Amino acid sequence: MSEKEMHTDTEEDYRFLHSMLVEKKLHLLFKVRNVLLCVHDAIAQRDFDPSLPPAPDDALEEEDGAFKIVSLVKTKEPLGMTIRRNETTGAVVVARILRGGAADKSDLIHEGDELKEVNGVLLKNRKPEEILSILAQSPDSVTFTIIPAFAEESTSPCERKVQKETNVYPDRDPAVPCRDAALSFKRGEILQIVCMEDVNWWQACHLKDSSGRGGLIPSQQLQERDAKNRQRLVVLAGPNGVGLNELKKRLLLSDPDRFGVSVSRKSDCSQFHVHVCLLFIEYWRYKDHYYGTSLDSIHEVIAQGKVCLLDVHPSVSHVYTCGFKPYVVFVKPPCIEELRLTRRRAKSIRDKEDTTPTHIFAEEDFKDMIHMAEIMENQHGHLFDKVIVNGDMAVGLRELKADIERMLKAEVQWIPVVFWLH
Ligand SMILES: Nc1ncnc2c1ncn2[C@@H]1O[C@H](COP(=O)(O)OP(=O)(O)OP(=O)(O)O)[C@@H](O)[C@H]1O
Repeated sequence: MSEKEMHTDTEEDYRFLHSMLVEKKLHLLFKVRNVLLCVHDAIAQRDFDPSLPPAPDDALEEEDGAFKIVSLVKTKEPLGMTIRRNETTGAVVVARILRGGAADKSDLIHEGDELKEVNGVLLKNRKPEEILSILAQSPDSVTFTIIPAFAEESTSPCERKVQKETNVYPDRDPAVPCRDAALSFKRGEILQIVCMEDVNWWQACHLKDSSGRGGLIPSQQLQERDAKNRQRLVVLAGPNGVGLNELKKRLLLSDPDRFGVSVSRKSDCSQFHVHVCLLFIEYWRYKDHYYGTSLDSIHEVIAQGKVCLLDVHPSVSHVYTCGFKPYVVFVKPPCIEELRLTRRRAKSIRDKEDTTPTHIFAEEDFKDMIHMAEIMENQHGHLFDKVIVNGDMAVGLRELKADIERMLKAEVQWIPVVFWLH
């Protein structure tokens, strides 16, 4: 490039720069930029974290020893801890921290910590419901005054993936420490166990749940203990006329040493109402009398080492409320064509007092039976451990027997998911 050319280029550059610098638009741009920078600085100096209340300085007396104040901002997320009250001292203590919950994520509250105050309210001797209402009333944040438990080395969470052969509903278990903290799951669903520190209640989360929040599930040990109760009461449920009695009778005859049935009792209305909920697993009224299956009669059968068979029409849920954990088999009618074929000679007993079978099934009865079965499945399907179709009686009975055998033999255990272990 020649010297002249260079000179010309420089002049052109100069003219270009000059015209740009005197251009009004550029000045405007600079002004806008300055405004933006000012706004940025103003925002940067402000604190957008949710403001937490100042720590109370008269919170605790010195005699309470070391304490700490923890404020957690309330979100839609559950707090994720359960509490219990020491019946001797009245102290309210953190019973467990649910993995992945707000308390766990904060890493400021730990199992065994004593909760002295919530939002300045002393908790000693308060009932859990009162504490829950204090927590619910606190607006944006909850401030705990805590006496920390003796700090233990935190162990890394034991993580296993497991699945279960039957549906499990810990929230219906009367022994669960906190119903809201329980985790229900269905047969075959894979769970990740995140904490096995408690002997009775482990913590697990659904594998597909990305929140990683743990819930309570019964431990292997608890399951085994429950199983002893559970295996001894088999409930056959189904719509009227489907064949529950027939199946029960045939099971009993097939192995009287193994199976037993509870005896129904009859009593008049006045006596019956007194203890109906406490003493009877189910009852029905006919004319002026009540009939029911007493809990005692079930215990008697179980005490003989037998499996107690019980049939219920059409509701099932009540059998869960009386301390038993029954194995529930839903007996379903086959399709209407098969009902017509198989029930040609069948008669049903409609009169509980007159047990002579008199009524031959009509078309309407079949339709009612199928309709009622659908309703039952919709309402109580989640409670059924097994569903069998009672079309051909021999086939239905065989299936039922095999299933009860399998259930009795089944070792109650969590099944580790193989791919996880490798
Ligand atoms: N699979 C079947 N094939 C043919 N007949 C059947 C079958 N299952 C049941 N039955 C007959 O149907 C009638 C009604 O059965 P069962 O009494 O056992 O019904 P249930 O479910 O106990 O209802 P309910 O309490 O109303 O009597 C009986 O005569 C029984 O023998």
